[in-house]
Amino acid sequence: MAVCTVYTAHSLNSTCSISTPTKTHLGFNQKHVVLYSTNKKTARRASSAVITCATDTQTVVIGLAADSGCGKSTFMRRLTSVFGGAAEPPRGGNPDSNTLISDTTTVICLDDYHSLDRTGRKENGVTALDPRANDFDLMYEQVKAIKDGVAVEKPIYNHVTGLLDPPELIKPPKILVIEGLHPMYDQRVRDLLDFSIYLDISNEVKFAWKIQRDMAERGHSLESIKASIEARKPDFDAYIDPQKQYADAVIEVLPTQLIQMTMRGSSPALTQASNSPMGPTLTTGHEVSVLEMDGQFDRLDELIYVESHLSNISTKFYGEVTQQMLKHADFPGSNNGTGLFQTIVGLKIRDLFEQIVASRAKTPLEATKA
Ligand SMILES: Nc1ncnc2c1ncn2[C@@H]1O[C@H](COP(=O)(O)OP(=O)(O)OP(=O)(O)O)[C@@H](O)[C@H]1O
Ligand SMILES: O=C(CO)[C@H](O)[C@H](O)COP(=O)(O)O
Repeated sequence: MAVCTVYTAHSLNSTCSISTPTKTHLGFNQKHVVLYSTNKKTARRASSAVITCATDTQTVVIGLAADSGCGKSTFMRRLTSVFGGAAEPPRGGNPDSNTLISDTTTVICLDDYHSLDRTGRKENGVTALDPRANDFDLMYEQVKAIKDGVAVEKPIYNHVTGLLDPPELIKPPKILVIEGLHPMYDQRVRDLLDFSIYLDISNEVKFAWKIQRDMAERGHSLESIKASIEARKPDFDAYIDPQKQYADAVIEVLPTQLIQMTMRGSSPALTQASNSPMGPTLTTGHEVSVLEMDGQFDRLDELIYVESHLSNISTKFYGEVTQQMLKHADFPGSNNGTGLFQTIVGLKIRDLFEQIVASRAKTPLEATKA
């Protein structure tokens, strides 16, 4: 079992309070909403994009950062499900595409912006985590174009061959998720994000998850997994981990019996949390509020008891969190806080998306000025 923590940035003015047997209140406010670009060059490109734009407004862009094997795919499946669909690779496209598309969301993997293929990295003695192995200019241009409603031809990094494949067409979705190693590394890309998440998985937990997957599914030896984690560590510490300072939500998983959820944004009510008899406890830090959950759910349907003690979790009906968790009982982390907090963050992203759409609908004239 692992400690799981969720932080939300103080810039969101988050609130979190608990005074069990009353309710835990989880609040996220949107960071910023860009209605339209005032940049004339971009505006021209955007005007030709009206045809390809999947929504009547700008694409909402979500960033999900984590090291390899830290649960990004699992989180993405939960998030897509919250929007009511299942994500699939592009139809008729490259079978090794890393992209996943559903009715509402398109998830692109930032590995596709590797500028050096596997051989190139080896020859240059750099890892994929090193910014020099990635094309941030192209990443920025393409994410910006999609956000402005313009379809792009995005490269594909083929994890099977280790080569860069011919590009694939990405049309602007309602929600674009950019997931991978560096969604918050480059300030230009970071500034395009409407919401960002960092999956902060401790080395011990990462190791356990990777062993189970890479030995069982990918035929790697224990020694090679250990060696790979060790070899990546300096670059992970230098380039990946620092991104959590920019994240609106951080889900932290530590190797103890405790599951923990932390939210940035201080709230006096948090101090009452330690009285909670139901397991979750809250502590406060510097502009950080923390919700912790201990142990695992032996019976998933009993999660409704925990859910009944939470408020403002952006559900559309009573029991929605429990329903989502039951729906995906086979996903990793479904019997502990990792799955629970991923689901709650997914619901918050849906809420944010609906807020953004509603705020744009109120100002249609302004939105078309660009
Ligand atoms: N909450 C969890 N609890 C236990 N195991 C988990 C959890 N989340 C993910 N895992 C395990 O960790 C491994 C990696 O998960 P996943 O494929 O979702 O990560 P990823 O970040 O998308 O990986 P990659 O970038 O390497 O494709 C899988 O074997 C999965 O079963
Ligand atoms: O960190 C990674 C993905 O998040 C990979 O290591 C990186 O993309 C290189 O891929 P491969 O090992 O298949 O060449």
